Amino acid sequence: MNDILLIGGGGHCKSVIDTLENADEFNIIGILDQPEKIGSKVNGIEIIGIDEDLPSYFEQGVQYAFITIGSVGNVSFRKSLYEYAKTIGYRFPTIIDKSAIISSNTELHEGCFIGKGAILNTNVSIGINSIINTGTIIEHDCTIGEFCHIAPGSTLSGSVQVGHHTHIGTNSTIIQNINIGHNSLIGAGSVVINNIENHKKAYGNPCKVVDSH
Ligand SMILES: CC(=O)SCCNC(=O)CCNC(=O)[C@H](O)C(C)(C)COP(=O)(O)OP(=O)(O)OC[C@H]1O[C@@H](n2cnc3c(N)ncnc32)[C@H](O)[C@@H]1OP(=O)(O)O
Repeated sequence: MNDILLIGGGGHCKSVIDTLENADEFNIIGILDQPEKIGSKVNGIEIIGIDEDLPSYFEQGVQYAFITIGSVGNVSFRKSLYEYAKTIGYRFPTIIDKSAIISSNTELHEGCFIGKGAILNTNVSIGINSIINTGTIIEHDCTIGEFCHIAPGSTLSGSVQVGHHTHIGTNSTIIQNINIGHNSLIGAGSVVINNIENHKKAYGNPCKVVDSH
């Protein structure tokens, strides 16, 4: 088994640990977080250092890392940590919970997390470092950009396009052929029936743009 380092010890980290521990693919050597948290544990896994320790663990032979910080609408921290770790040379696996159902011709890019019970139908593409959270349904021919978070229980109907860095709130429903832009935030429980442009905050049923984001 390859060693892996987790970056960020919050709630999302617990989900990733649970999935990894049920998979027997990686040996989690520890978590990096804030200095004051060193020595404490997340789901039994110790916080062993801070982000600045990434080069030293790489020199010690750890090749794999995973960003375990969640996000609701602001991915800049997740993204900067990913880019920093990539510069050092870390590799980012795709982590898929064993309960997820994924079509064989789905394209998953590095660093994605596919949570419990998610269903990804045929011809789906998920960009790097995106989170497809618990119980989400991504229907045929959908494309999800980089660093997105499709929050638990959402349903994306056929041929939906989601731009980079966009958050789809918990339990949202998006009808077929909708385009949602980059850096947008869709509130929880939204029913999206019209395209949403880049950099918009939108929510409700029907989902309406309420602000820039
Ligand atoms: C495993 C996990 O936990 S992953 C985490 C997943 N979490 C999510 O997806 C949460 C997504 N976040 C939301 O839906 C939030 O409510 C946000 C981001 C839309 C809030 O946006 P804000 O602009 O900060 O809204 P704020 O809380 O100030 O509320 C403003 C108004 O919008 C309403 N509102 C807020 N969110 C929603 C929503 N999702 N749907 C409908 N109305 C909403 C509020 O009721 C309020 O109405 P009022 O002015 O009549 O009182």
